[in-house]
Amino acid sequence: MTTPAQPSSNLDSALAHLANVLDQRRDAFKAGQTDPKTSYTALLFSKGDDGILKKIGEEATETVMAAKDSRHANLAPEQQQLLVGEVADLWFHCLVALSQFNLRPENVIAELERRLGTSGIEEKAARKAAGTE
Ligand SMILES: N=c1c2ncn([C@@H]3O[C@H](COP(=O)(O)OP(=O)(O)OP(=O)(O)O)[C@@H](O)[C@H]3O)c2ncn1[C@@H]1O[C@H](COP(=O)(O)O)[C@@H](O)[C@H]1O
Repeated sequence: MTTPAQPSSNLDSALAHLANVLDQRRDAFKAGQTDPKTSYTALLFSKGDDGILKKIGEEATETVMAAKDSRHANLAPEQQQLLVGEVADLWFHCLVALSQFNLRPENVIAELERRLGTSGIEEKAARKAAGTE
């Protein structure tokens, strides 16, 4: 990337702001007040669960391919920027899915915060011991 990303102090609020827009689009679509011809998110909501979830699969695959391209290009700035764009598409479609299922990014952030300090190795071992794996 040409300019290194700075640590963001407003990551939560950026995600919350976008989620508010998506929830508004979802509700307006349900009320017949948003046209899928003029709103991409309304178009996604019009496709329902399957259409939204299919896009997550596509964007995840595109992210993997962009990451591989970036590695092959020795993390060249233009490839890094393409990877960032794909991850943004993936995050955006995940946020649409959260809205579709009446969830919020705050739920995901709370779960990540709950996990802070717990090693994934330790957590997996605990699940095995409890027989829940
Ligand atoms: N952040 C985004 C955002 N990120 C990605 N996208 C769209 O997601 C799509 C990405 O899918 P693809 O790469 O597959 O693009 P595509 O080729 O057009 O799609 P396919 O034909 O392959 O299905 C593109 O159409 C992008 O424009 C987004 N669309 C909207 N937003 C946000 O959502 C808000 C509301 O959007 P509208 O509802 O469209 O007004 C906007 O103001 C933005 O803040």
